[in-house]
Amino acid sequence: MIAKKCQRRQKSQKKPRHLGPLDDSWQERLADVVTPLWRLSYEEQLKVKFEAQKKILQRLESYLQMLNGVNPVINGYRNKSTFSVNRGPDGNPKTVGYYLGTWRDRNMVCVRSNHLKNIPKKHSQVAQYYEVFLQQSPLEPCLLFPEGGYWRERIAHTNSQGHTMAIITFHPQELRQEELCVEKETVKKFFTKGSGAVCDLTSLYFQESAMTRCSHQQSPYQLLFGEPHIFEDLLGLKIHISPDAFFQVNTAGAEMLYRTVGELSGVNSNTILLDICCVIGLSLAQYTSQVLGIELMEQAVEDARWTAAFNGITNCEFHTGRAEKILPQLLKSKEDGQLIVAVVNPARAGLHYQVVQAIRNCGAIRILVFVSCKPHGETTRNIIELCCPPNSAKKLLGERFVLRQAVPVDLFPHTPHCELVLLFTR
Ligand SMILES: C[S@@+](CC[C@H](N)C(=O)[O-])C[C@H]1O[C@@H](n2cnc3c(N)ncnc32)[C@H](O)[C@@H]1O
Repeated sequence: MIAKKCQRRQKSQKKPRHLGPLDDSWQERLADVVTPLWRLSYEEQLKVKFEAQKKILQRLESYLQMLNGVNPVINGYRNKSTFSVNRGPDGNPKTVGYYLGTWRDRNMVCVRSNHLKNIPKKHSQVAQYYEVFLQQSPLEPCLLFPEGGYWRERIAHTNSQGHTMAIITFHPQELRQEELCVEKETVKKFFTKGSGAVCDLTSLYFQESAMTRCSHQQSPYQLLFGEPHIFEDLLGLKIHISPDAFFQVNTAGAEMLYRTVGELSGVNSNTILLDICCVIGLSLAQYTSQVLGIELMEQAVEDARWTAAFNGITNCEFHTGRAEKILPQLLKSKEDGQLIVAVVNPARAGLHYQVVQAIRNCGAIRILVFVSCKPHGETTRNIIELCCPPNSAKKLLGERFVLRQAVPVDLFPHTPHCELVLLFTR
């Protein structure tokens, strides 16, 4: 195929100067057989080879997926959806859905999202009944903070058994405690005894929030009814999930991601696994001597402790707080020659500079697996700092890392997003 492509191009190109008038056709034919890419620049040759290898690997991948019975969940895969409340295309201010447009351009509308391929039916149902509830409520929704209003976004979180935790965010404005209690009671009644009962919620939380987003510490999640947590099955573990904690939005995809991390990290019974920011480490605990987890959110650490205890995992030590504060001290206390494998999966803002410094300057870390949902921006800066030559001005003293492998894992079908797993060694 490549040879044919090149021959087609050859015909439209001039003959090279070194071929004489008599022997050129034989020489050209020979060149086409032995070195079919000879007319292309080397850059073009690499492109041709890259595309050919890509096709081969894609075909191979689908054969291997069939062999291993891998069947990615492509539709309705989200285990968590956040629905906003605002004016719909018809002007109705009590529309529940996703935003289109921007505040800056003043063309923001809220569009019902039940047709979106990545949202499960259960979440659409929860959104639909929240809208029914809002239509009945005498209180206005909070469309713009300075303009008042009360009802705000709605979060639905489901596990693979269909258990559903819902969270309603509410702007309390000037309401008194008694008035707030009435609202909480009304929404609880609607979802337990009213028409919303059809959603069959496992739990309903209510959060008073006068800011764009509040953590549990800033404004506690109040359980109106049901189980305080939901559980997810992941790689044979039962994972405890609190309303405030991060969990990958695609559970089957998360299994694929953590398996990839495990394979690349090469953890074994002689290594310590340093898990900066915590679920990945729990899934690899059985293969390693110890897991050291650092996570900012208290609730996420409580979840991790619960998950470890419930699953009989005893080799995990969790630290709550900012990795940039905890890591330097923690690594100093572990400089006893045991190999440390570091796994980081930071938020979009990337790793704090002090975290990069601490990893770079800890000689015991020979392997680093970096998971990123946004490999451009801050992550690129992190990678440059991990891989640049030693620089005393920047206090990057340890040996540099080398990027060995990059594996994209698609957790977000129908969107351009992807998780990228990068393996560094030194
Ligand atoms: C993308 S999530 C990854 C969570 C987990 N590693 C996983 O893959 O499921 C990023 C996590 O980093 C935590 N985090 C954000 N900033 C942090 C910091 N400065 N120190 C420690 N953890 C942080 C967040 O609370 C969040 O749980």
